[in-house]
Amino acid sequence: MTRITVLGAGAFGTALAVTLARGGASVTLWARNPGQVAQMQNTGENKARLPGVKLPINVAVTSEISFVPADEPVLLTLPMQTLRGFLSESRAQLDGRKLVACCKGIDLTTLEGPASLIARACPKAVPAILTGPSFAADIARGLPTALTLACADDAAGEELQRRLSTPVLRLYRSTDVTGAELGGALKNVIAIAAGIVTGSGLGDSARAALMTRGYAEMARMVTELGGRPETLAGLSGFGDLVLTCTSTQSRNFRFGMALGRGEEFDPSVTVEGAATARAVAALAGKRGLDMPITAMIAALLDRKLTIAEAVSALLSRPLKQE
Ligand SMILES: NC(=O)C1=CN([C@@H]2O[C@H](COP(=O)(O)OP(=O)(O)OC[C@H]3O[C@@H](n4cnc5c(N)ncnc54)[C@H](O)[C@@H]3O)[C@@H](O)[C@H]2O)C=CC1
Ligand SMILES: O=C(CO)COP(=O)(O)O
Repeated sequence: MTRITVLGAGAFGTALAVTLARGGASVTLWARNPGQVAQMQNTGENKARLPGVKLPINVAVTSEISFVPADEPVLLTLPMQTLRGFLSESRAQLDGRKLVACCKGIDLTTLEGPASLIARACPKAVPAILTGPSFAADIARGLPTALTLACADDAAGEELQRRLSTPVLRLYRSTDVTGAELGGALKNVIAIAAGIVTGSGLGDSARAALMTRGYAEMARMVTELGGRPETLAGLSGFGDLVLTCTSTQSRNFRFGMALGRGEEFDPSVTVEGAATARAVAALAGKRGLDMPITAMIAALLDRKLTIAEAVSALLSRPLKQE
């Protein structure tokens, strides 16, 4: 039987633990907060992040990362901006393992994605990325989902693909870790922008234009960093961009809608695209890349311009070839 460790008991970690356990794996789900662990053990449910979903009996919840089996998959389901600190604290338990990052974003301090953070903190680990269009609530309901599993070592990737696929969770394999992780990170920024367009009442046509031009600037960054454009055309890029820019289930999209309407947004909700917009704008600046939508979102979040000014700046750029 496959034994899977899931580190991070937010909505996504809990949903993956549930679906993998339903698929027959023995799952250990770790949360840092002993109070949350006790609540989950007592109620058989993660009431804080995934209410209404029962944890199967083959999910063991713990606040101790003691023994992590060497050959079994370890999923990292923490928010992106906490990953670097977590890896450095836990390297003794994690080095040498198959570490599958499920978080979407770019680290604000190092301007790196999850695979590079893993490689630096745990040099003997096999880094992999699990990403693509998937809301935790959909996965937890057992709805069909298809994701990308990217690992530079294709043999290790194939084994991970086999162990992490279930009858309703279909994984496609790739060796393009850079392309896969960038798709998941960059689409969140464009989803905030799409939410702003919707919340400000700019219309569906404007949103489609924004998604398309957003995709063009995502492709520029992927190519610059050595990822493959065809990866971006798959689940991890195009697939997740479409999902996140068109569904109010997306927190990034809802955050953008609130901005567009001039409403407050609950600061305790995880919105990965906000930090990632700033990180990507900094990276694009360093590399001399033209990423106007990302730059506008970063400037808006830092209150350097208004939505009206951002729209006007985007529309008044020099006319160019598509
Ligand atoms: N929720 C979803 O539908 C999906 C989420 N993801 C990605 O999964 C990652 C996690 O997101 P969610 O589970 O939705 O977040 P969440 O907001 O539901 O939960 C985050 C969890 O991380 C915990 N946490 C925060 N800082 C921590 C630290 N330093 N150490 C340990 N635990 C810490 C929190 O206590 C909380 O339980 C994000 O990168 C997100 O983009 C990916 C696909 C779908
Ligand atoms: O990444 C996701 C869907 O694939 C989840 O999107 P949000 O983080 O915007 O809710």
